[in-house]
Amino acid sequence: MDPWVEIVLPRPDIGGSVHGPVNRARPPRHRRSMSVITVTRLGKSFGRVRAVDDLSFSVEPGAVTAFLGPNGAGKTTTLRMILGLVTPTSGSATVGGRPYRDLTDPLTAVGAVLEAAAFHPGLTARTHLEILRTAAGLAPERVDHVLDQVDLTGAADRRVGGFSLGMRQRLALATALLGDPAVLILDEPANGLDPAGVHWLRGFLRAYALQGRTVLVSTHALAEIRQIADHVIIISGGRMVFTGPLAAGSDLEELYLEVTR
Ligand SMILES: Nc1ncnc2c1ncn2[C@@H]1O[C@H](COP(=O)(O)OP(=O)(O)OP(=O)(O)O)[C@@H](O)[C@H]1O
Repeated sequence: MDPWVEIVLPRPDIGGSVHGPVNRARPPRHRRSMSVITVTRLGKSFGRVRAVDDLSFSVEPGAVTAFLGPNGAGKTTTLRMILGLVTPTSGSATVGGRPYRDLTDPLTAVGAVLEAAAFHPGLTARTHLEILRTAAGLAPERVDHVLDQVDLTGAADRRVGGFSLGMRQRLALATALLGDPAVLILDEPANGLDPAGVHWLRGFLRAYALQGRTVLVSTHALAEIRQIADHVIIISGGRMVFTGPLAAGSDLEELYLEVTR
């Protein structure tokens, strides 16, 4: 069966179990061995604030991993360290065995959507993507492809300055997808999306993981992520408080409240 068909169909296990038949599909082997995020004893201090404290985890391919924690827990700081945007005070973070900054082809290795994505307001969505595509030496058809993936084709030639929050979020996702990356790292990706957009995003991320790719999503939307996550990492005060698979029928909100109390 074409794996793409599977995403558009509702998962048989939505509404309780996260380990239904679709979830158990084995991703292609070549992807499984390549794309993995490893965080080892990672730490970051901003002056006297210990934002991330001796954090270790790994993110496996072929799954959606939810990265959760209260406000100020250190999620964004951790993601920024994985992406080489913040220098760790201690420890390391690698993607496919290498620090992000050492990746030879970062755009095809990792796509990321971080909070407050900034775009030049005078550029159209298409021009924004075209500039990045050209710089990265990607195939010309990638721009139309990602615009179509995020349902922005109709607004492609409008200036980004006039975009709504949800449209900006879609453009941020299109930007992340430009290199058809093996790893997706997303910080609150549903921000500003309308209900149809959130529904689409769930299916999209599920399908991405089913292709054997790695999906790491930081979010506060527990009910949403509960429907698609295979694995959960919860941090609090910069430290790991829970990591493990989501058991069938388990209550994520209850677990979250218990471990972050
Ligand atoms: N550039 C910075 N300078 C100083 N302190 C910072 C900086 N970035 C983050 N912090 C602090 O580090 C801690 C962790 O912040 P971080 O943004 O990583 O948390 P978070 O889990 O993403 O929170 P939220 O869910 O609210 O987005 C907070 O106390 C925050 O104030």
